[in-house]
Amino acid sequence: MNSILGNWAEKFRPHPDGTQLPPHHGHCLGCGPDNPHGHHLVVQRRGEEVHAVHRFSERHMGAPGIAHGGAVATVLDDLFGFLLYLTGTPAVTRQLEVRYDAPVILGTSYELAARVVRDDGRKLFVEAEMSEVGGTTVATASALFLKVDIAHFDRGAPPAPVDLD
Ligand SMILES: CCCCCCCCCCCC(=O)SCCNC(=O)CCNC(=O)[C@H](O)C(C)(C)COP(=O)(O)OP(=O)(O)OC[C@H]1O[C@@H](n2cnc3c(N)ncnc32)[C@H](O)[C@@H]1OP(=O)(O)O
Repeated sequence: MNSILGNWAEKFRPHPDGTQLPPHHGHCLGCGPDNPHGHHLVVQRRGEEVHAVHRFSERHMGAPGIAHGGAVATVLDDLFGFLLYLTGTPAVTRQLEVRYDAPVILGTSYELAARVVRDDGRKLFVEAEMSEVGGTTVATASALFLKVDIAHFDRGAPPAPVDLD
């Protein structure tokens, strides 16, 4: 098993309500603390939802001062990946749809929440939104995740040291 996956079984143990959930792995683009280009998303379980507060930086710029739509999609997709700790099964994104309701401003904090809306065999239907703190929704997302065996992730090489400018 690729060492980057670490102790994956431990990650899929039940996580109590209110606790911070573990990153998928250290180099994950969404949540890995060791990825210098990543979003470093920090996610908590709240009941049957996962929540985060996130701020995009200059590294994620699309239009001047505004987050790139792909960066917003990355964060929403990765947030969905934390629901897997609640369902207890590894899964991957099969389809992702994002609705951009308003510009996401760099340096501004946004609240994110995601939940499973239907768990149907291998299929997990999920939805999320990103909102100004205590205010207007700026993006919503829905996705289909398909449950996979952990061996699905055991294909790529572990990260080698690279020159990341
Ligand atoms: C330690 C940490 C680790 C865990 C780490 C977790 C990290 C999470 C990070 C965030 C998420 C990601 O970035 S994930 C990375 C991005 N995603 C990927 O790389 C996935 C690439 N795609 C694939 O590998 C494959 O397509 C799979 C595994 C997703 C599916 O392949 P498959 O197993 O052959 O399944 P397939 O036959 O296509 O579909 C299965 C069933 O779903 C239905 N289905 C398929 N598409 C749709 C659709 N759009 N809408 C409705 N239904 C659909 C099919 O009809 C079928 O239904 P029926 O006939 O059975 O009824």
